[in-house]
Amino acid sequence: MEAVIEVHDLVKEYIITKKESGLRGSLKSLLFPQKTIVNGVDGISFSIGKGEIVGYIGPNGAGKSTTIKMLTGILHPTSGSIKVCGISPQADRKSVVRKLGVVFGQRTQLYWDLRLGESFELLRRIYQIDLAAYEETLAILRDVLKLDEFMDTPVRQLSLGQRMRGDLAAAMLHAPSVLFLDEPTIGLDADAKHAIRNFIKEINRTRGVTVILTTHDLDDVEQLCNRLVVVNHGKIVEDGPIDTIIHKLAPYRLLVVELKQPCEDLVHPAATIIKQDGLKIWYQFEKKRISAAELISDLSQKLPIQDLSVKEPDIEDAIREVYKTTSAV
Ligand SMILES: Nc1ncnc2c1ncn2[C@@H]1O[C@H](COP(=O)(O)OP(=O)(O)OP(=O)(O)O)[C@@H](O)[C@H]1O
Repeated sequence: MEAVIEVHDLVKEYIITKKESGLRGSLKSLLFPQKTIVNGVDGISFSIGKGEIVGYIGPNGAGKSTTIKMLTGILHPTSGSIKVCGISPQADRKSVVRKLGVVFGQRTQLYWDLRLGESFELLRRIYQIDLAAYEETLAILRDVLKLDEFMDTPVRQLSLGQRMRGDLAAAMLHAPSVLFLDEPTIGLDADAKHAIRNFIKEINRTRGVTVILTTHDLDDVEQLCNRLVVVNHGKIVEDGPIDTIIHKLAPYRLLVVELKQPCEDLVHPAATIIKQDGLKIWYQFEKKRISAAELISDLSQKLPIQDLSVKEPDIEDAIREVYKTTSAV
């Protein structure tokens, strides 16, 4: 498979000055600064092929943003090498930026005071995108992301889901071959998440866009990624097919059931009751053994159920739990 991203032994050290508290401490820090080194990324190597959708995941402070910033040329590595579409982002950031689309879930590259369509037009001019190519791409994006109903709405008036659809379109206007997505579904409702995930699958299938995604949402990972790269303390701790890694990190789900009245026989052969509080029961089950739908159907045949909910494990907690022993450097 043709490699689109190649990273070899990448290291990023941050040098931070220790600050002491109080006036005396501040003065001491000023006169005799004590520097310490934090390894944001600590010797990472991977290769990503054309058309892969890779989840780049890890707990807070694992080194995800630092890696993405180096891949996009925002940060310079302390050592190691990076090639994006055969180009070094540090040596030729301009060329790399043309190959990349970047979306940060918490930020926007749209212009608050402009209508969405005007924002796109401005980006076209900034990135000097050929008009015919821009119009062709925009027509596809309008259709797939269903942008028409709010193309004339000022960006500041868009809902979070609409804005995210706008941001994804903005990142794709120059037809990049690689898309970096940082928490693309954060804070969105189920419909908006569905629309965004469909879009990612669609551009990957039809345009062969390579996608690198950071997320804490297990559903994003399960529905989108073929491969997971898991980082912790600046190092890669897993790199492989999604099924294997998810099963290792997060094998269990929880079904929380609330009964209308007390019942004798609560047991199910494929689930374990891990907690009970009055009429509320917590069933832990392995997704590989039984699906949530099957478990719900079985239980509702014998129990008077008032309410229920399925709880997905938080992927970052799962990583932290599994790699508790990996020491920070
Ligand atoms: N500008 C900086 N100066 C000093 N240390 C930094 C800086 N940026 C990041 N770090 C440190 O580098 C490590 C990796 O941080 P990074 O932001 O890459 O993690 P992350 O996996 O993206 O975390 P999050 O999920 O919270 O965004 C952390 O220990 C962090 O404190």
